Amino acid sequence: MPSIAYFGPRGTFSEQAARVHAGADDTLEPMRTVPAALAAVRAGEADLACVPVENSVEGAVSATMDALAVDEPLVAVAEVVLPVRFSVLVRPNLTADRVRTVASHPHALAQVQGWLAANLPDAAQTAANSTAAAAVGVLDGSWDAAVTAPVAATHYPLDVLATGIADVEGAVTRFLLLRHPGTLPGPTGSDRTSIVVTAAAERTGVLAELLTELALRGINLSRIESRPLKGRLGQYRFYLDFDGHVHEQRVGDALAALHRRCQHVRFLGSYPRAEPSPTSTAAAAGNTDADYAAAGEWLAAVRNGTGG
Ligand SMILES: O=C(O)C(=O)C[C@]1(C(=O)O)C=C[C@@H](O)C=C1
Repeated sequence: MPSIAYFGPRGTFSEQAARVHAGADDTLEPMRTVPAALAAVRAGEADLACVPVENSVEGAVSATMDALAVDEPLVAVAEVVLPVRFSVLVRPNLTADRVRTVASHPHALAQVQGWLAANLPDAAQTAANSTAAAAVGVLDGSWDAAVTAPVAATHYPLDVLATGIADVEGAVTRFLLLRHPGTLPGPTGSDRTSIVVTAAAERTGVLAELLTELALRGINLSRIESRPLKGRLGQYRFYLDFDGHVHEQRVGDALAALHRRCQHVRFLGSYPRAEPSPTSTAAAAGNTDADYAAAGEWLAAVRNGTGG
């Protein structure tokens, strides 16, 4: 009966994502922040953490990116992609013309700027810890309105001023489910591998070198992000997501090459993609596991003098 710590409180999109993954017997624990959800797994208080990693409108969730790169490593075992449309919740009987303040997670506010400009143009906007934390803030009188996941209306006694809001039709957020490193989920033929690397900032062309290691092996890069190392300008971590599973020869070979070229590589998991890759994920001729095995046998024969 695993427990899943999610970015809470109750009623966030992260909770919805956790429920997509959870079995009937799993227990769900809301945590106040993304680092707190990851810390619960590191401390052995939860088996899995469910946290947002990127949104199709606003991009990376930097709190998640930063927290995944430090402390004890965790690995993703699954991803969930959720469509995001929002509700606006207000204190009971509050009409739109009396809403002076509206709060939400910065990602959520960014996705409804058009709607707010048209419908609550005079409301001051405030960043809350999460969409559901904004609903709690409305309940305790901190704000008049909250931009939330629709499900938050079932958790908190607030009125729904509007629902189904999204400036960008089809917007989605991707969530990761992470746990302690252990047996990895097996390859499915449609997997994603995630890593964080730091490379020598003073070496010209180092990023191109790293990406070439993937391209040469026919590995499709699906995402690249950078986050500052924080101490001084010009030093970054790079987050790479690419198609394939570490158990595939070409992916293992590319990871080993990155390890040779980088100061540090952190493996963040190989897990099934929630949506199919836009490119073919099958290894082309020259990069299949069989090609790697044949090349290894040939090399061994050359080295031991039995072939060539
Ligand atoms: O606050 C929540 O409900 C979350 O799960 C976080 C989060 C995010 O970080 O992107 C998730 C989806 C929405 O795009 C807005 C907020």
